Amino acid sequence: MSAPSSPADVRPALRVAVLGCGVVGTEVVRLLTTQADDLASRVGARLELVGVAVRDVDVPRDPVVDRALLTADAEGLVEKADVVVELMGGLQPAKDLLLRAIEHGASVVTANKALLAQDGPVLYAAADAAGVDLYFEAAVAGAIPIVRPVRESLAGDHVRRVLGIVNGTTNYVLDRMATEGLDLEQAVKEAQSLGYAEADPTADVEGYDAAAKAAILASLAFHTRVSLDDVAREGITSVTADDVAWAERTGYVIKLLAIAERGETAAEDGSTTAGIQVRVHPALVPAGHPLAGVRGAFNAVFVEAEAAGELMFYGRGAGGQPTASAVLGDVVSVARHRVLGGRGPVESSYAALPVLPASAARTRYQMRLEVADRPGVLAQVAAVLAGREVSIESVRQTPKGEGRVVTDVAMLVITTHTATEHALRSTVEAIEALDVVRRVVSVLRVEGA
Ligand SMILES: NC(=O)c1ccc[n+]([C@@H]2O[C@H](COP(=O)([O-])OP(=O)(O)OC[C@H]3O[C@@H](n4cnc5c(N)ncnc54)[C@H](O)[C@@H]3O)[C@@H](O)[C@H]2O)c1
Ligand SMILES: N[C@@H](CCO)C(=O)O
Ligand code: NA
Repeated sequence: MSAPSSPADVRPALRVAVLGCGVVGTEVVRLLTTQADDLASRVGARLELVGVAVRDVDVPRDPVVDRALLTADAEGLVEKADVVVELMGGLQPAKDLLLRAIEHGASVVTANKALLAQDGPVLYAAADAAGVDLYFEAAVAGAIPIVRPVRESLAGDHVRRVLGIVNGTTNYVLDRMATEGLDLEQAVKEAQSLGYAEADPTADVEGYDAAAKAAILASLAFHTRVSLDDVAREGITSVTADDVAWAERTGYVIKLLAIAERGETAAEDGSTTAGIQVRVHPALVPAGHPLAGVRGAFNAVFVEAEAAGELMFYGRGAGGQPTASAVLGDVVSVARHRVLGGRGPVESSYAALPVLPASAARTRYQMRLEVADRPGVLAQVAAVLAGREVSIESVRQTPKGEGRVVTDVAMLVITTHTATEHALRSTVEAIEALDVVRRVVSVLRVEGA
């Protein structure tokens, strides 16, 4: 009789259940199957895939998925696993299945940011009560290690700001609009066919997906419960081909950014409240800024912390294989804990900072106005800005039909210094009311300068 060659051969195998066999689920099954020996050595026990929950067992699938493992009984499956990996997405039945898994003593791994941003505290509490792990690296920025760095590596520091591109679909769409002149709909279709988009891509284009990720990152960075409803959110549906072209002409690139930062609001009596601000919106980023160079479905996240200074995380933010990499990293971590004892981090929300209103955010702005092309117009517009203490950084004026027919209408592009959203809104209203202004074509924030 030969001696066992490694501890993985003598320890009982850990039973792994996968819920959902779509873009990510299929790639997770592939890695669990093809990397089985390496994973066993890294964990110290074999990972035995005991079932894959699907809606319909008869649908044709990638041959890497053993048909004998398919089941439509997700509830039954979670009861017989040590590790449950949820990749079906959506709020329900994902939430109840994860809670059931936890109740039965399983550690859980999920890529479901929508669920975490809505019901994270419920899942954390259940996992804590059961003494199991809740891991979710794939839920934010796909393959990029960002949850673990913020949750663990920076746990000794004081994070000031997290800023980045966290939605691959919208970055892909904006990139294709800028480089190929595609319209939004065409570019979204491409993102869907490449496996980047959510089951309903509205979640991507309307900014809900990025907002959920911003909420998760803000919760971890600021030790405060932040839910999707706390995030000021704007998607990319109002970004036009014209905006994209003007951005390029003025030295910028349009990106959908997620920003979570410390800030304060001042009350009328002069007292201030410290808190955090979390927002997702399209913004102009200077063409030379590292975020401007983030192409296709790639993501990038900057973290500014007091002692660490600036950190940058970059990589593939969407797609089956990259996301599966992050999922497997979590599976190995939670499986190791089951072999060696111990647990990963629990919820940290002790700071309980207030979430400040969006109107308190301070940024620079670029506004594009169609104005009458005659003397004195700029002076009138400038007076409105000055009256509201919004200071001008630069002005550019071009005939509207630049390169084509010259009309009596000019385009005025004004970039401001930092102003509050509140001051900006009142400025735009006053500018719109000027006789010489035909229309305010667009107002975009400028970030990263
Ligand atoms: N695709 C990506 O790039 C990516 C990246 C990071 C995170 N995620 C997240 O990963 C999860 C899965 O995403 P995806 O892109 O693989 O989606 P998908 O739509 O390709 O796959 C989900 C699968 O789950 C199945 N499913 C849904 N409800 C089910 C149920 N009740 N029982 C059994 N099966 C069910 C669906 O039929 C589908 O096959 C989502 O939470 C998503 O937000 C996806
Ligand atoms: N739909 C998401 C998947 C990654 O979470 C995106 O495009 O970024
Ligand atoms: Na990640």
